[in-house]
Amino acid sequence: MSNSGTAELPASQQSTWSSFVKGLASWSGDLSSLTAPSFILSPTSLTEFPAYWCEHPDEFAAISSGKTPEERAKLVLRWFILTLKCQYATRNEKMGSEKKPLNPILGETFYGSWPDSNGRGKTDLIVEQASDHPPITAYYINNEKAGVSLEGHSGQKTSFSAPSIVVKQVGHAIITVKLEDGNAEEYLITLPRLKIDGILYGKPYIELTEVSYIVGSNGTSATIDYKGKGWLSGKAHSYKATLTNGSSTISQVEGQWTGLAKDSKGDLNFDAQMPKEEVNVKPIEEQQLPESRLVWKEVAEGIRNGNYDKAGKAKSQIENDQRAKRKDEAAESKKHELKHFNQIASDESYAKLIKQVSSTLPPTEEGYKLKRDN
Ligand SMILES: CC(C)CCC[C@@H](C)[C@H]1CC[C@H]2[C@@H]3CC=C4C[C@@H](O)CC[C@]4(C)[C@H]3CC[C@]12C
Repeated sequence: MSNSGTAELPASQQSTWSSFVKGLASWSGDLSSLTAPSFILSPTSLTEFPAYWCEHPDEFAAISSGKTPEERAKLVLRWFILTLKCQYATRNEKMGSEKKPLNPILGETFYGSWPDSNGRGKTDLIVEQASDHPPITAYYINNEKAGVSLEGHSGQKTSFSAPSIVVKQVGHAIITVKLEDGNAEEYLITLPRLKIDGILYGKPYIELTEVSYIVGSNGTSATIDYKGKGWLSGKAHSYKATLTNGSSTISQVEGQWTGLAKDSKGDLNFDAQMPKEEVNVKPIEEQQLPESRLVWKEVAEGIRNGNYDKAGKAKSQIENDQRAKRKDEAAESKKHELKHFNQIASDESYAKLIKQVSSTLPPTEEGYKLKRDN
């Protein structure tokens, strides 16, 4: 590739980026093991990413206010679509492009919360890196007062298919909604496939492709069809979502997950540009290892200040420590114990719910099954 493709980058970065892109074409396997140019590194670890599920805590809490299964399914769909911009467009807004996050160490934790305002209840977030090879991040978000919680885990399988990086998400999330009558509803959320576009230009950004599902134990299911530069509009980040209750269509929402959503029946109209609330995290001074921001403090400082030498040294130190730990554990035939989650043999909620959509789709490939410690 010639440097002309990288015109959006400063001259000093163009040739570095070009050789990185050339390398991508011949690389196969885990993206985390790929050495990326320092200017594309993010100071944030992947253990912080589950917070994106709840940057609209009002919407999350509101799910339990729905009076009927259909109303609640609509609220879940609305909340889910609003999470997409947070999950997949935040880094571009903050840092100008998608960046390569820090690869969490085994057992790394991230804790956060959103305050109780307007009586919605406090929302708590617990994240733990459940595996490092392959990288799997487990999370639990709970609003006790509203009776709404989300539990899930997330991993990625990546490949390069010129000119994009293709990211298949492994894992799923399940929302549990406590109902007034004492029963509970569950909604299985499958994760969309990602394409990282803009690589050639040095301005990576995420586009979503194919479909994802939200399957309710109450018989509702939503199919979200991601079209990239979509149908009529030709606008990026387009999708169309169809919600049914098994026999008939309840809602059909169309729009851009970064902007307006329009429902043909008129009751699911909203704007993903609405203000969001970032997670509250206690100051680093009060954190203890292996809390994420403390683990990565030096590395993040190096990246933020452009001191890549400092960042690189600090990162190597962490990686060496990790290797030594794993070696010691192996020597003592001990396995690393997770703090908040357990590996389980079968995930019954997942197995039951995925069947409702699996006649058209093979169950999501699951390498890992986790359950929160009670
Ligand atoms: C930018 C280029 C050069 C490097 C690519 C880095 C890769 C590893 C990054 C870029 C975008 C990232 C994804 C961005 C958003 C999410 C949503 C979150 O809920 C789970 C992690 C996940 C799915 C990230 C996984 C890692 C990811 C795929």
